[in-house]
Order: sequence, then structure tokens, then C-alpha cells
Amino acid sequence: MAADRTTLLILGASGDLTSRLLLPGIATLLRAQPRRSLEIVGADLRDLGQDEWRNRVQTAMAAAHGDGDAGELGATAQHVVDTTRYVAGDATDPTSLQALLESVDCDRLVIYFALPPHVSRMVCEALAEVGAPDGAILAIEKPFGSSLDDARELNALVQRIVPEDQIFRIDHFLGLYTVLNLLGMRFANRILAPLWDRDSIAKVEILYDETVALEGRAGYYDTAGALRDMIQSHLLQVLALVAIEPPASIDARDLRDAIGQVLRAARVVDATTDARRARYTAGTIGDREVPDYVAEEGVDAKRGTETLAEVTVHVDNQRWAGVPFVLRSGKAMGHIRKQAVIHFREPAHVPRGFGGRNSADRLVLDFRPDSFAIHLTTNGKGDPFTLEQSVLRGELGGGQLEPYGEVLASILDGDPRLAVRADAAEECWRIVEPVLRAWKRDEVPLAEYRAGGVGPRGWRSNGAATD
Ligand SMILES: NC(=O)C1=CN([C@@H]2O[C@H](COP(=O)(O)OP(=O)(O)OC[C@H]3O[C@@H](n4cnc5c(N)ncnc54)[C@H](OP(=O)(O)O)[C@@H]3O)[C@@H](O)[C@H]2O)C=CC1
Ligand SMILES: O=C1O[C@H](COP(=O)(O)O)[C@@H](O)[C@H](O)[C@H]1O
Repeated sequence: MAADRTTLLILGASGDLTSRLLLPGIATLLRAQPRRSLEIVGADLRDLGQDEWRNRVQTAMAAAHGDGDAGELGATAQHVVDTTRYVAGDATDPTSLQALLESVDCDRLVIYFALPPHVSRMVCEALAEVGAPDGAILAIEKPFGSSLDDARELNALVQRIVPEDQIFRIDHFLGLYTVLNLLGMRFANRILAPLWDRDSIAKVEILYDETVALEGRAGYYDTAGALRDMIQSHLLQVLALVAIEPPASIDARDLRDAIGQVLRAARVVDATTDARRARYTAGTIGDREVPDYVAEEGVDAKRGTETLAEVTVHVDNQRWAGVPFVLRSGKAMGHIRKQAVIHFREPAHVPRGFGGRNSADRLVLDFRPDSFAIHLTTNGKGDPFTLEQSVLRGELGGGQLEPYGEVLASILDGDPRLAVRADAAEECWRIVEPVLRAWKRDEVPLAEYRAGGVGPRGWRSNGAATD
């Protein structure tokens, strides 16, 4: 474990990501690995002031300890809180950026782009002009770029600033335990591996319905929408791990080669019929009143931003030909549903004389909390000739680290295994581009759903949460 003095310079430090996920994730890392030496410098347009920033860091890090009590922070995390500082300024401006970089004195600098993608690109242009400090690591949040062309240009730009091994394209779903557990579950036992193909699997669903709504993020989200925000990045990465061929090892090269290969085989067959979009209207989630999406501050209704997207992807290879992968993610839904569901085919023949078989077997992998459930047809309890489904549940060993703790640990250790390689970032754009084009041309209607509901009427993926 490196004990070099590392400075994490967070650009976009007053945004949602920094407080809600990044800082709490770092707190879990420092709790588990207190010998790390880290200084955090926050930078953003808004002039928060040192006290407000330090309070934010303290509150966010304490939140990771579950009790909100800052007194519980370990010595390393407390040191990070005590030494952190904040700089207000525009990181897209070369002069301000240079001054910001010169104010940092450390052995190693990680520049974390917690910024909307178009702003990240402008900062990279400024960085190309002023130059990055020797050995600096660029950690760039998803979505990487705003389109396929943009991602290609951004790849070329960042590779001019630092070598590829100093570029970490972040996708924190690759730090989710359930997602990492897919590798062990698929490749380290003899039970599932032989069933993992088109002969046994009829359909795969990767679902990420959230109860959170816009949460003041219009500046980023209203130009992104659910497809770019969740499907283009996170859910395609999960698809890749569900679908990859067995790699020889799980080192960065083998794993990322396998991910690249499967993404290259993936496509949306018909962008007008295989993808749907919708936007929430006012409603209630628990005891929370949620306004109409278009009434939220900073939203421009004319952009037609979707808050729920569903896309069916096919993987054109021997293993998966004909198997639909349905990816869906929505905001302001009535219930959290964050899972991958593997639907198995019907058996070729069920002996005559059995009754009651009415649903196919399935494996449900729940993200957060990490668990799995196998819904397996078995003999009925009261009557052995009337079949029913038994549910076998298991906990998947959750780690000590939150996903952003995992991601940051891999950055600090220089291990790119949990980062997205340049080609994969581009492939993900290539897969969704036909859908983005069809939506831009208004070839697919923008449906509506009530905040707190299950989704627009008639969408098959609305189904009750499977557990
Ligand atoms: N929030 C989340 O749950 C997650 C977000 N992400 C990714 O993180 C990125 C940021 O998202 P999020 O935090 O939600 O968005 P926010 O809009 O909450 O935060 C972005 C921040 O960047 C600031 N900013 C804009 N322009 C500049 C600039 N020129 N110089 C310095 N700071 C600037 C914004 O300031 P101002 O508000 O004043 O414009 C704002 O504080 C996105 O790429 C998103 O995909 C990834 C995983 C989870
Ligand atoms: O990247 C993002 O992810 C979050 C969901 O991740 P989680 O770890 O908070 O479950 C999503 O809410 C956000 O819109 C998106 O930008």
C-alpha cells in the first residue's frame, strides 16, 4: 500500500457526487487502510469558503460511518478533514487552472474530474495548454464525453496530456461488490458456468430504478438524461461482465480485453422499437412530494430530457445470439429496484403428471445490499406433484469499502482494473448512438410517468420488483 503523500484535487467539489458518494467512499477507504497518506483539495466555481468546505467534508465522511457522528472518524480521516482546503475558481480557465495546480505540493497528484462531461473536456483543453504536473493521474467521471465523436476526441486529448496508464475513466459500478462478484459467481464454480449461454438463458434484465429524483443536479442531468447518465456507462459495464467470455486471469489486461470484445459485439437492433423513454410528472414518494421534472430549477422542458430509459441490446456472438439484454434505469420511481435478473429457459420437457409450473427459473443479483436469490422450480410442499418455486437466498460478501473507496484505492495503487479502457468508453457510445439519434429526431415518443409510480403504462419492464 502506497504511503506517498498524495493530493486528491477534486474539480466540481461542491457538486452532488463529491458529497454523496466520493467523500463517503474515501472515508471507508481510510477506515480500512489508515496508513494511506492523503490530502484533499476541493475546487469549484462557487466560493464555498474554507469553513463550509471543511464542514461538508466532515459531514460527508462521517455519513460513511452510518451514525453521522464526526467524532467517530478515525485518525487518518480526521487528519484529512483538518488539512483539507478549498479553492474557488474556474478550472476551464488556463490561468486559474495553472494557479490551482501550482498551489499543490505533493509526491503525487490525482486530478479528479467530478464535473459534467462538457466541462471536463474544457478543463482537459486548458490542461493541455498549461501542462499537467509530472506523474499526475487524471480520474475522469462518466459519461466519458457526450457522444462517440466527442469521446474519441477526448481520448486523443487526454492521451496527449498524460500516458494512458495515468488515465482512469471512472465507472463506480465496477467497484460495486455485486458487480465484481459476477466474476466469481460465473467463473469460479461448476454450477452456473455450463448454463451461462443462449441454450439455457432466455433473457437478461439489468435494472436500476431509483427513488431519488433530480436532487438539484439540473446543471449536469438535464443535458444528460437517463440514457447517457446510467445506460451508456454503468449498465453497459454490468452487461459486459454478465456477458464476457471467461478470461484467463482477472488482471487488468485480460479483463479489459474481454470487456472490449463483448462490447464490440453488442448493438441495438432497431433504435425506434428497442428503446423507450419517459419523464416523471409530479407525485409522492413515501412522504416526499416530488414536483414535475420540468418544474425543477434549471430544467429546460424544450430539451426533452428523459428520466427513465429502457434499451434492449443484443450481443451478436455464439454465446448470446438471440438473447435480449434489457437495460433500464429511472429516477423518482416508487420503489428501488437495482438488480440483474437472469431468466432461464423452460426445461426441454417436464414429465407429464406434474402441475403448477407457471414461472421460469431465474437468478436475481441484487446491487446494494449485495445478495442473490435463485428461484428454482421444485416439488410442492403440500403436494409433490404440484410444482412450485423455492427461493434460495445468499448474501454476497459485501466489502469494507463503498464503491468509490474501491475505485480510489485502485487509482492510488495504479491498478486500472476497475477503470474503463479508452476503447470500451467509445464502444458504449457506439452502442447507444442510434438510440440518441432516433430520440433527437423525435422518432420515439417521450412518455410520462408519475413520480412514485412504477413507470409508464404498458412498459413490460415495470414488473413488480423481483427478489
Ligand atoms: N451525483 C451522482 O450520483 C454521480 C455523479 N457522477 C458523475 O459526476 C459528474 C458530476 O455530477 P454531479 O456531481 O452529480 O453534478 P453537479 O451538477 O451536482 O456538480 C457538478 C459541479 O461542477 C461544477 N462546475 C461546473 N463548471 C465548473 C468549472 N468550470 N470549474 C469548476 N467547477 C465547475 C458545478 O458548479 P455549479 O453548480 O456552480 O455549476 C457543480 O458544483 C457527472 O459526470 C456525473 O455523471 C458519477 C456517479 C454518481
Ligand atoms: O452515476 C450515477 O450513479 C448514481 C447511482 O449510483 P448509486 O451508487 O448512488 O446507486 C445515479 O443516481 C446518478 O444519477 C448517476 O450520475
